[in-house]
Amino acid sequence: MTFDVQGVAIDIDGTITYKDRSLNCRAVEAIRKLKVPVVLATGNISCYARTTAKLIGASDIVICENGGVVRFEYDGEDIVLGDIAKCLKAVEILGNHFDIEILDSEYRKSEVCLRRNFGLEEGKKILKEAGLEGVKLIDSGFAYHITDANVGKGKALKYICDELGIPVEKFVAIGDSENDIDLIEIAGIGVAVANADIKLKERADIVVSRKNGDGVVEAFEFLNLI
Ligand SMILES: O=C(O)COP(=O)(O)O
Ligand SMILES: [Mg+2]
Repeated sequence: MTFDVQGVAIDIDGTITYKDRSLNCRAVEAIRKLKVPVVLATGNISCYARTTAKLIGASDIVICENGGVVRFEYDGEDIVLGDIAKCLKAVEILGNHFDIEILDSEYRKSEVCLRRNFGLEEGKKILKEAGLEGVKLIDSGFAYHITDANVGKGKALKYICDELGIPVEKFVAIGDSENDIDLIEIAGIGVAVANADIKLKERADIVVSRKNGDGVVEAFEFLNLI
């Protein structure tokens, strides 16, 4: 397949990592062969995304906290796009119903991350019934995230593309979970790896046959990027 690809946005957990979050080294080698910028797009925090990008040889431009934070330079500043106040209100409500566990709160600037120890659908229902609007409760497959509804990995990619002067349709995006839906939708070509959530596969342009990082390599080969 030939397509004028000018950038690749890739999710981290479940896409270039396995279920235990260890890296697939074949995906890393393939990323290093790419001739276009690679933007990591994760639900994780800025320092984690930046370090991962540096170690694997991706660009310094990262999307973190599910699009609530973007960063252009390793030594630059985090740009906060999401409103954490709304998310904290949602956490308070959920805390009245479940024994919630907040993860890495000292580092999060735009959203709240929770352990996956309660029913997601039940949580969504509670927030809806409480009339709390403007936040979304999403499952990355690794953690739950309460994120400002105005942000997303896809919107963050558009923000980055506008800054760089690259049309977002020239990006290929690859992911595995619900938190990658708007990312693969906004990119010109959206790819779901074989282990991806069904909701993501339904919206993908391409569903590769291999899982995790091997699926990333398969997508690069299919798109003639390596
Ligand atoms: O932080 C998480 O929950 C996992 O994030 P990712 O799959 O978006 O990289
Ligand atoms: Mg993921």
